[in-house]
Amino acid sequence: MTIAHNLGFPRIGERRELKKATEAYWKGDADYASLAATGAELRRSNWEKQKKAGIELIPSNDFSFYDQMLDQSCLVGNVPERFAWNGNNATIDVAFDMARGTREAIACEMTKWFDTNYHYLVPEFTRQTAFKLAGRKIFDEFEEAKAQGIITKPVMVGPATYLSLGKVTDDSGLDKFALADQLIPVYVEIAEKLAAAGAKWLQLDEPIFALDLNDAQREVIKKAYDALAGVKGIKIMVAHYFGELRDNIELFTSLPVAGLHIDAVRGVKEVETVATRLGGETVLSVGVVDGRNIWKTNLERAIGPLNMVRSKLGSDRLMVGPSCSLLHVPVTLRSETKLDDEFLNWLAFAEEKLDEIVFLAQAVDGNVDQAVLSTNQRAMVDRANSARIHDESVKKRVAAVTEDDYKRHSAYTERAQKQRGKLNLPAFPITTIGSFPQTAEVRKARADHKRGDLSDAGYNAFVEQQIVDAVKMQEKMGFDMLVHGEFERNDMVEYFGELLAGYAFTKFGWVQSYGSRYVKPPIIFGDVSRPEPMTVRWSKYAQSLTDKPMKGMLTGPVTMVEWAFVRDDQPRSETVKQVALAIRDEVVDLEAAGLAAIQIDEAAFREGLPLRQADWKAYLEWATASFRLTAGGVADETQVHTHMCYSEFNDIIEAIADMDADCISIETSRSQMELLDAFVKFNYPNEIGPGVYDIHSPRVPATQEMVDLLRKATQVLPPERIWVNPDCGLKTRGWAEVEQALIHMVDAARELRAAKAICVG
Ligand SMILES: Nc1nc2c(c(=O)[nH]1)N[C@@H](CNc1ccc(C(=O)N[C@@H](CCC(=O)N[C@@H](CCC(=O)N[C@@H](CCC(=O)O)C(=O)O)C(=O)O)C(=O)O)cc1)CN2
Ligand code: MET
Ligand SMILES: [Zn+2]
Repeated sequence: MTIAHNLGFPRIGERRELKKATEAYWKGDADYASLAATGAELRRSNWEKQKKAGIELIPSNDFSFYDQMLDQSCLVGNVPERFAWNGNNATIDVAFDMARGTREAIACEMTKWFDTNYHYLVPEFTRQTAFKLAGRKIFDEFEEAKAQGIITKPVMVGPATYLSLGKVTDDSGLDKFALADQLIPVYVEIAEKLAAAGAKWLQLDEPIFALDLNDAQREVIKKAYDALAGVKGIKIMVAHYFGELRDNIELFTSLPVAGLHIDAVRGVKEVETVATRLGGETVLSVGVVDGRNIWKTNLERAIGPLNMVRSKLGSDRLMVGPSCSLLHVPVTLRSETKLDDEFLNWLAFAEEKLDEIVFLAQAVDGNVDQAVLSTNQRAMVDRANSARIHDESVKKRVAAVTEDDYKRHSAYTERAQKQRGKLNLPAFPITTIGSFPQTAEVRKARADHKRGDLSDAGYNAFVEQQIVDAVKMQEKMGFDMLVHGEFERNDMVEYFGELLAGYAFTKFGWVQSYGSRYVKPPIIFGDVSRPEPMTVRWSKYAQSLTDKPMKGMLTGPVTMVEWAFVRDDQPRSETVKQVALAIRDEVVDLEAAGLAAIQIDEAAFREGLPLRQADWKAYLEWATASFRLTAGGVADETQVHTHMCYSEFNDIIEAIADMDADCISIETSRSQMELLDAFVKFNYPNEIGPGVYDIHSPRVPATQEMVDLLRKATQVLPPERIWVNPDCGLKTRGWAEVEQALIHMVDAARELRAAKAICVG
């Protein structure tokens, strides 16, 4: 019998119960018992949903109060020294300290999980690192499910992925892969304990199979699974997802384990090769239901590869699953009462995907539910032919784009001169990245407005008052280029998604981004255009309040697409081009409304980079082109900014230069300006605002720290091209810290100006 299998289920709850519980616990409004009870209820309900749907192999330990990588660090006792852990049981409080930092210890770094908008906490390794079994969560949750009558399949991040995604934080020159010899025995111990507890399967996630692997990584993989395969009484499944296996296919299929999972959405071409290569008794879990998108599976098409695998391996060696954990899609469509039936009929969230998996597992064994199949076929046809998807005027406009549309009139040096004349900025101009704190008051006003308890006029007046206050504050502090504060936006992507044609938005379609921070990715279902201006009224109003230049604030095309659920019926590059034209309209309108500077955020530019180097060039070409298309419609005098808030520019620095923004602000404070290396090495030609204030922490940096950072920057970059700004927007922070930190930032800029004046004088 083919098994209906799942890799992971969203942990946040249908109504963001997890967010509410964790934030209440952090604030001290709820005790541990209450937090634990919410966690237990979420797990119970998730297991029950899966069982009811007919999933036969149900995961456990896919739940987390914060992040699964962080949980893994706790499980193997890898808690950095600065957290003063007692060395016994790494509890949830230890995990929260690592995630959020304490008064004494800065938080662990957070970074993107492969090419998703999910962030994990980066494991830290030093000469002192010693692993040991230190967590109980995976065992407790297994017992919990058992008490509920379900023998689950515990899931954890595999040892090779764990080591690969961590980083060495001391200067010992340690080879992190050499830690495998210490780490693998802990994994073996965990597997043995789970076997003793009665677990039949253990899933180890190794998405690094989607990357270019080096020899050290291959060695770790071999060693780890040789050891783990030897554990008696439990079957090991290695799960690969997020891409094709390519040159890793041989290593993957030769692992001596009982089961393998493959991503049969992104890796559909490889299913046959994998199945052909599998020897002996190995079970293959075929992930045909897309865990990264929200479209209904084309069931008829999905049966094809399943039948093929069945014919090769037999149904006893076949499982059907999602391509990856369902963590990356919203929980359920049942709550989406606002969406119309036609559109609803195209979608499947996590719960609905469970039904698809079960249908397919039965279908491949010959039990085809004809009614389900024909409803599904009709949905596919309806969507493909829907008038809502196709907009001839958009298609025509895209086809008519010319080479010139991708270009500013003049080169940067000429533009810079004109902009200097117009903007008249001092040395080391001071600005921010866009958003100011999204206070409870701001969120409440928006919620009241949405609910209809606050009129349009009332809401607009409220937002205007926020802008007035923000402008006054920036003027008082001495900023040189102001922002309006983004108070009207729920999110930098969702806000635009609500205003663009071709995008739809959900009411409860939340997906975890990191910890208790979630996003509601809009859904791009059709050709995209901009029916009317989206930000002009707010930016124009803000500019009317001050003589200082106001920076218009937009989200760029790559980020608009990367952080949305995107249509799967045309290439991503085509969708991005449509979005670029829509945002270009807004850029042009902002200029016409008197905005002398416009920032186009491309926060997801790096994350959109394909996982395999061989695919980079093609991506970087269309991604940079889309930015130039967005920005290409304005005069030389209009200053175009962009912003990217992550590290690792080395790989893409030339592409960033190709974007030809007049100024780019980047995240650099945590890495002590290390990131600038790339800009220096490549001789980045335009202006740069290296972030001097780490906005991811509530900590207020001292003036001197920021002076030091700026001095570092002046040592490697021409001072006349340096801006002073924070790492990113300030929406997640509170006003008290922000005001303090910004005062320090302005003082720091002034100190540098004074030093420069002395030099020049
Ligand atoms: N899309 C996206 N991805 C991103 C980022 C980003 O800014 N956007 N930044 C990076 C880091 N990731 C982040 C992800 C989320 C948040 C964030 O702040 N999320 C908010 C939700 C933002 C939002 O949509 N807010 C809505 C809904 C707010 C809300 O919860 N309202 C209350 C009602 C409030 C009341 O009645 O008083 C409710 O519905 O219960 C709004 O402001 O309108 C959160 O989880 O708290 C920050 C950073 C990378 N990826
Ligand atoms: C995640 S990048 C954020 C950029 C946006 N303009 C902001 O300041 O919030
Ligand atoms: Zn940012």
